[in-house]
Amino acid sequence: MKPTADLLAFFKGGEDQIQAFAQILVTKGIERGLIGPKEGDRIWDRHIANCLPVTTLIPQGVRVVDIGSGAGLPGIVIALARPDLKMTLVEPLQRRVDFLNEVVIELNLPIEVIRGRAQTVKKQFEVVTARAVAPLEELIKISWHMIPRGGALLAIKGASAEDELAGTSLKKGSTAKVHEISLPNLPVARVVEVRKGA
Ligand SMILES: C[S@@+](CC[C@H](N)C(=O)[O-])C[C@H]1O[C@@H](n2cnc3c(N)ncnc32)[C@H](O)[C@@H]1O
Repeated sequence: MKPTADLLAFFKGGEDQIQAFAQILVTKGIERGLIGPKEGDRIWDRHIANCLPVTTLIPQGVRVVDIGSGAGLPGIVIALARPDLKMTLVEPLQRRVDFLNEVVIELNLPIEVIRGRAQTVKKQFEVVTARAVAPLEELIKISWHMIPRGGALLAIKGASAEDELAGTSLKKGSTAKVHEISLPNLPVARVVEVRKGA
C-alpha cells in the first residue's frame, strides 16, 4: 500500500525515511511477529496515520519518551514527523529492542532506545506517549515518576477515551482532558492528556 500525499506531507524532509520505516514494518516487522500478518495493507491508514495527531499536542524541542514502543509506534513516527524533539523509546522485550535499534541505525535517527519497563526508567521527559500499552490508570502509575511538574502523559486511545478517563483515579494536583483531533483527510483521533500540576 502506498501513502497518500496528505500523509506524506506530515514528514517534510523525512518522506524517504517514513517510507523506509513503513517498508521495514511490512517486511521484517511481519516476519518477526512484531506486526500482525494482516496489518501489511493497513500500515499507513491504521498505524502511521493513528500516530500523527498526537504530534500536534507536543511543544517544540522537548524531551519525549514513548513507552511500550513495540515496533516503533508511535515513537518512530513522532520522531520522523517532529525532528525538533529529543525522542527516547522504552521497551522491555529484547527482540523488540533489537528491531528498534536496527531501525534507528538503518534510518540514521538520533533516537535513544532503552530496554526496560517504564517503571525502571530513571530519567525525566516533558512528554510521555503511549499507544496500546495499558489502561489509562496503569499508564499513569508506570510513567508518573518520569514526568516533571508541568509535563504530561499523552495516551493515544480509541472511541472509549472519555469513558476510560471518567473511570480513572487521577493523582492529586493533576488535570486531564480528552483531545479529539481531526487532521485533514485522517480519521478523528482521541488522545488523553494527563498533566502534572506545575
Ligand atoms: C500491544 S503492544 C503496543 C506496541 C506499540 N505501542 C503499538 O502501538 O503498536 C504493547 C507494548 O508495551 C510493552 N510493555 C508492556 N508493559 C510495559 C511496561 N511496563 N513498560 C514499558 N513497556 C511495556 C510490550 O512489551 C509491548 O511491546
